[in-house]
Amino acid sequence: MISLHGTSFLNNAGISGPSSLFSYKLNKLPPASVKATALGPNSDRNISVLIENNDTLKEIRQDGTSSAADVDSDLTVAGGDLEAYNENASTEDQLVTPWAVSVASGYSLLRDPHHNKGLAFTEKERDAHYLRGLLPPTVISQELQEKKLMYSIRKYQVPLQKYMAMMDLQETNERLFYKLLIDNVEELLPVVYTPTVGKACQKYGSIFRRPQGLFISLKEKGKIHEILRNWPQKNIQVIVVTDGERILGLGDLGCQGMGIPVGKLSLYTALGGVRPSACLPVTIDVGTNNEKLLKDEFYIGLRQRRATGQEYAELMHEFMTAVKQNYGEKVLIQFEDFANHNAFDLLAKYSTTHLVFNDDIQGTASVVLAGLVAALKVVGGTLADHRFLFLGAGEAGTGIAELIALEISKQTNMPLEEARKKISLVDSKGLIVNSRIGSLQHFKKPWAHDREPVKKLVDAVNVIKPTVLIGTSGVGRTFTKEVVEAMAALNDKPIIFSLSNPTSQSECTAEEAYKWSKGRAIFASGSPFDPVEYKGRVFASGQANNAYIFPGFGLGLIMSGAIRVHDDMLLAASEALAAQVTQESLDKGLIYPPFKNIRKISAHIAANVADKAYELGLATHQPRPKDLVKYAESCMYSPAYRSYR
Ligand SMILES: NC(=O)C1=CN([C@@H]2O[C@H](COP(=O)(O)OP(=O)(O)OC[C@H]3O[C@@H](n4cnc5c(N)ncnc54)[C@H](OP(=O)(O)O)[C@@H]3O)[C@@H](O)[C@H]2O)C=CC1
Ligand SMILES: CC(=O)C(=O)O
Ligand SMILES: [Mg+2]
Repeated sequence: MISLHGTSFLNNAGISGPSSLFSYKLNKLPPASVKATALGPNSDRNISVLIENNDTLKEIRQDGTSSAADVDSDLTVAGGDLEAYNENASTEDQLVTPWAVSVASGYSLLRDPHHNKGLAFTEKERDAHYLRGLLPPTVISQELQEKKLMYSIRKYQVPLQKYMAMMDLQETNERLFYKLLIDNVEELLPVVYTPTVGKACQKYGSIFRRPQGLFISLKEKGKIHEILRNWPQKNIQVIVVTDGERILGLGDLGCQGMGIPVGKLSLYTALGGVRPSACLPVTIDVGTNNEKLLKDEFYIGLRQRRATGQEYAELMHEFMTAVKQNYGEKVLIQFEDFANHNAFDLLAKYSTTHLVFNDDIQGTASVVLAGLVAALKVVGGTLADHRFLFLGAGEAGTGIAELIALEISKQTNMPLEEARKKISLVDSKGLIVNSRIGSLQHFKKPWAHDREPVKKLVDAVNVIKPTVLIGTSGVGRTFTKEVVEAMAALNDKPIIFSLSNPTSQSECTAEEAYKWSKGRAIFASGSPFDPVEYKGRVFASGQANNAYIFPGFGLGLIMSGAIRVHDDMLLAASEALAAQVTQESLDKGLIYPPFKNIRKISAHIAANVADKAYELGLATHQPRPKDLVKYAESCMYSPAYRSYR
């Protein structure tokens, strides 16, 4: 017997058995907590008592696969072992130790999401691992399991139900979860990612079952190094971290933003092939300024307004330092959905000491540049021949603008400052112009051109006469009929990106873009839209989402052992993605390749990124593999079940 700690304890509290192999569990626990005891094996009853003694865990169980009534009925059978442990209800205010039997087989194996195969355990495995009687007699293949699950997921009408079914699967049978996601990526991406993940974050407090990822709050200040050690996996390669302040275009969702790192890391595995055990989702909880959440009795985060200034910076610094101490120089830290007043500073501060990447600033830039390069094959001209107008001058907007300017400057040898003049941005106060320079945030200043102030987007369109219009405002329906018509009046084939997520925040819908431009727009959006029929023609639009980039980008960094991210790697990723767009796709108006080929696409992105890392002397994995695409493919995680001896 050993005592239950950390995630094993939580897995058990969620009605599951111990989560992992015995040897692994011994490795995970600090030596002092591994104790031998002659007590009886009826550990589940004991766990029930522990649940009763721990409010958080009680809630998990009540919300999870078992009900409060189950907990109570477990308690009514108290006696026997429970008496022996002295842990029954009459002693409930005494401290107890979370004892449980931890074995690699039988009931525990079925409840270990990393090793569970459900009905796919073979006859031999059922004999060897004490599974007889714990499963119905039939043995089925992983393919049949997949078919059955897809059938039941498709029956749900509400996307959030599909999301919850997928999360349940991830928590019970990880390989099957990834098999479904990889094989049905176009269908399930909108379920585990935008737009549904946005809804999930908004409702996280009430749909919360088992905690996923690592929550680091202000309460953990001074202890982050130890807290990272509570995470069961030691060989972490990618961390996606958020502080929940700008979740998609939905604003401050505080601690409930955890859905985003969890979702992004699922894509790291499904789309980029990074092992799930090497991925760590983290939410830094410094409070929330969302009044609704602060008043919500089911809110799961710190019930206080956001810490700022030194208090915020110190917690983040402790986290960044602890990550490097725990996982070394080569762990990739992806910043996700931070508000822009922190995002740019964090990226600048840590880009010289850590392997950091801001997905919203850099990943988005890379994906949009790729889409533009592909669109130019339809529209004609070089990047430098075009004029770009953005609605939204935050992380995504200025990040994209800067990468476009960098690429123009590289292609033409034009100074960067000159290239920037081809790009204009509108924020909530209107066009960014020189006369506003004194009050602009630092990341907007390079975009303050010598122009007259303009308040409305449609007026900016008419003044600037852009060939490309990009929405990164986080505000839905801001590309009005007037705006799209103005773009269509100026251009034979106006290029329009509505990047804001989720769907509710998209600057316009695909239908609006095609209808108002009379079928002439080249359109892509951050969240997916179904194909649209206009005047007897079907228009399919691309999904301009950083999900095309970050999984392959991260894989490229990992496989080359890169120690820093460089802008040229973003250009390399972009180039690889654009190269995957076929003439057949372009003919259909698609400026991105289909997601069903994403693993191949990610391998090409990874190879280009790794190649750049070697070229720049930033790669530590030596010698450089000869064929980087093949190497990337060979590194990718497969969700097929492993055979157990
Ligand atoms: N498709 C993709 O891959 C990605 C999409 N996004 C989406 O982009 C959106 C913005 O993200 P991000 O750049 O990080 O957010 P930021 O908060 O950094 O930037 C938002 C910008 O929009 C401006 N804005 C807000 N309301 C209006 C309005 N009514 N009219 C004009 N401008 C307005 C803000 O102006 P001000 O500065 O004056 O406040 C700010 O400049 C989100 O919806 C996000 O989901 C983000 C990353 C990737
Ligand atoms: C896609 C993404 O990263 C966002 O909307 O924030
Ligand atoms: Mg994001």
